[in-house]
Amino acid sequence: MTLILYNTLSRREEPFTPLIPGIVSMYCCGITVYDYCHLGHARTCVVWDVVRRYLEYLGYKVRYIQNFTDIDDKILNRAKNEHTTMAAVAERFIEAYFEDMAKLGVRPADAYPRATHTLDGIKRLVYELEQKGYAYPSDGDVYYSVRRFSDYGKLSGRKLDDLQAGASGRVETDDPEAIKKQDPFDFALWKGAKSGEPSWDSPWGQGRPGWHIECSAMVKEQLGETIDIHVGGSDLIFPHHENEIAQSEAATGKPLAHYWLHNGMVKVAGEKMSKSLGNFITIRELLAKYDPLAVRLLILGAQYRKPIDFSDEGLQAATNGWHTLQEGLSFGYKHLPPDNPAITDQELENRFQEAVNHDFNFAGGLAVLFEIAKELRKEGNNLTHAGKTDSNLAQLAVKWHTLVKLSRVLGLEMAADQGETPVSEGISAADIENLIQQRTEAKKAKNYAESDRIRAELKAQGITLIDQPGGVTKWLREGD
Ligand SMILES: Nc1ncnc2c1ncn2[C@@H]1O[C@H](COP(=O)(O)OP(=O)(O)OP(=O)(O)O)[C@@H](O)[C@H]1O
Ligand SMILES: [Zn+2]
Repeated sequence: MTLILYNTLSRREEPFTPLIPGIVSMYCCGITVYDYCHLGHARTCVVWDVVRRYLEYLGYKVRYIQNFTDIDDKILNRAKNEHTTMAAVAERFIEAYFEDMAKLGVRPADAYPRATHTLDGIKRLVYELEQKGYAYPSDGDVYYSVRRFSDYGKLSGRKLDDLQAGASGRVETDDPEAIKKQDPFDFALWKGAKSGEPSWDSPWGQGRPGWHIECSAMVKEQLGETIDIHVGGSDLIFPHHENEIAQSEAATGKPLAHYWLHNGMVKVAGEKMSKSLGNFITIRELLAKYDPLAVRLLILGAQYRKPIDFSDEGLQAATNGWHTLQEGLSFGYKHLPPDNPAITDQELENRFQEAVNHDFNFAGGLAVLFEIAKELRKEGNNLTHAGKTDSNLAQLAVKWHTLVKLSRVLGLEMAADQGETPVSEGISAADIENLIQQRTEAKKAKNYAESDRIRAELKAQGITLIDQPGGVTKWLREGD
């Protein structure tokens, strides 16, 4: 069975072949941290979390990187309004991100690079582009010259000349950057410092990086010049991903990514759910009303490239679906001896794979899970009310193990306490202290990717770290 993916770059379905057999490098454009995450962000994070889990289920070793954009006008504005710093706002919402995603069962990435931790790489890349003639300084800023890159538009299918016609070929006079650009479609790689705003030293003077360049620098630093899969929401195809390609490929002369995959938007009344538009529901608000796994099911029930229209009815239907799965998942905990052998049904797994292998058709995979869950629910009722089942218990045990295994692939694990099995104590205090020690050392070595990863790893296990003055880190276990 071959995994087939729809590649935005080629606009068609292609068999998936990684650069190095058995290994997949994957980069996801993450959150601009100036507010709580909403259901749209949840969709992006859950979809790519499940793609990563599925690739691992197929036997690939996946290195998965997701960034935090922690330098941005929107973060600065919030900091100004709250009389605090950009770093403090970013830190607060990064923390909130980890809390929300842990609740949704999103596994932590292997590293979370941030713009503020990648400045050397960003400056090197801007310098390289300038040396190669793709970038020019202008009054403290540095711009990318899109017309120098002949492949510009290859991802989005937009042609500069059509764009130009759309913009009447005129320079917009209300854009203060416009007069600094040689061409209206050039974009900023580096922006000169404005007074009162955070800035960094550079060959072009004090300033800060533009948005697109950070991802090009992070991909290169974390995964190399060419990666297997670059993902993000479809709203990023143009200009963000188009610009990433222009920057990276002009610098290296190599393809940035072989497969470009994009998830559809969560919409509200036909419009993108968006922080900027204010039409959003935060993950926190949602989880006050709905089970996190119902939210996951809502997301996985739709083809990942299609839009989802947000509605309470949709979430209610997903909640009902989750209850059905839950009943199937509880069968083994209620009715099977704890030591029953973990054998799965290859034929059912094959059907699951056949569905999902076609461009991550998770809804098709879920249909197999529901079929098993409904049978187990029926047989559970038979056992409770008549003391016997229609089919033999050993066969049901195999189906149950299959359901548990495939649910895990989709991140739809049921907490053990919902299945009436002993509740696990979780990670030990000694292991937590050990990880805190490793994190302190990583921070000392300025390896922030590693220290963020350890924080996320602990968060996923319900442990919150509290950094105190003097380099002391305390911890709290959820529910204590
Ligand atoms: N409504 C949505 N549906 C699906 N994915 C989304 C949605 N909004 C943002 N994303 C995705 O979430 C990730 C992080 O987005 P980012 O923080 O840049 O949000 P944003 O688009 O700036 O926020 P907003 O538009 O809400 O102000 C990106 O991959 C983006 O494509
Ligand atoms: Zn990006």
